[in-house]
Amino acid sequence: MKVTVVGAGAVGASCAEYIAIKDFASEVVLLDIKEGYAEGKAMDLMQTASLNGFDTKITGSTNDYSKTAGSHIAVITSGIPRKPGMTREELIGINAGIVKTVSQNLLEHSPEAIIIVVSNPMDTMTYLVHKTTGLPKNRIIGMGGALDSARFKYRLAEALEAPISDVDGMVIGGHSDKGMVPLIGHATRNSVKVSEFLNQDQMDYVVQETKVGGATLTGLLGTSAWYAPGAAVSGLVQAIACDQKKMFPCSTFLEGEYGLNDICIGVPVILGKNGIEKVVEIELSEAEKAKMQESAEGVSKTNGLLEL
Ligand SMILES: NC(=O)C1=CN([C@@H]2O[C@H](COP(=O)(O)OP(=O)(O)OC[C@H]3O[C@@H](n4cnc5c(N)ncnc54)[C@H](O)[C@@H]3O)[C@@H](O)[C@H]2O)C=CC1
Ligand SMILES: O=C([O-])CC(=O)C(=O)O
Repeated sequence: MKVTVVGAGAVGASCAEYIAIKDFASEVVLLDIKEGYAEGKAMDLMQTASLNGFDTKITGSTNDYSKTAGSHIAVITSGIPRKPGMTREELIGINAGIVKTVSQNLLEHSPEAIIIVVSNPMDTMTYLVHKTTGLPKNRIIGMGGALDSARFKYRLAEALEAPISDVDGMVIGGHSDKGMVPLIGHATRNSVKVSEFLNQDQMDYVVQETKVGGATLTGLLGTSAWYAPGAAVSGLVQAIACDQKKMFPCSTFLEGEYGLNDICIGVPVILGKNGIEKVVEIELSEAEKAKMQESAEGVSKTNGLLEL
């Protein structure tokens, strides 16, 4: 199983590291436009192999896509991250051009690849790949909800004063500060709804902190986060590579599901060897449906800025 990760920056390198540590892929190719950068990251990561006990071979390439040929899965993390005070949507101007070119280059050498889009604004970049590559929709996956759900569980565990392994929860909707829809009404601690343990103020706090999770970290770090994003991507890659049929919220092209059309937005999907094998339609409350609709309007507005 060969995996390419385009962009050897913070998220790309973290993602390559987690994939290698989980030791399910035979090869990871890191590719970056910056001369020598991907080769350097790959060499540094390979020097952790004997320490961390993995056999995955990691190589680097400076913009030479022939090295990525025959990849089963390709992850796009190339592009600029936001700085404190910015929204993800503000990155569209530079990142759209990068994501379009990178996806075309990838497919030229790996026509069968499943593409995972990470670059922001992620739902719109996923839609861009959908509109410009002509790939079937099961092979284009946007990563956002897996990360947002991990942050939701972190905040839930904090509020519940419980270990994270006790809690479960999911975030759907757009991967944006305003558009995320943390499904607090469905969140549980050992199958018991969290509303049994938390009052409304506590639940509102968890929801709000989850939605601005990326912005909070950007404020602290001066650039956006990478450990949890990298781990979230590695989870999606593993589900596909190992045909796990796991459920994650991912951005996918919708054709009527959740009452939405012509949009890529986060909904629960089943990931297996064919990429997105199923969109799972769960029952939402009227309030959740309204939030999902509002989120979709935000994503569509950003999509409208694309030059397609
Ligand atoms: N969907 C999500 O949940 C998340 C998305 N992101 C997004 O991921 C992207 C990357 O973030 P970081 O890794 O922190 O940024 P970074 O700046 O550390 O790394 C980006 C890398 O992309 C490379 N690059 C730029 N243009 C390229 C091209 N045409 N071909 C190949 N490589 C190219 C740069 O040289 C750089 O090394 C950003 O857009 C960020 O907003 C970040 C975290 C989570
Ligand atoms: O916050 C950002 O800009 C990066 C990102 O998408 C995240 O960490 O959720």
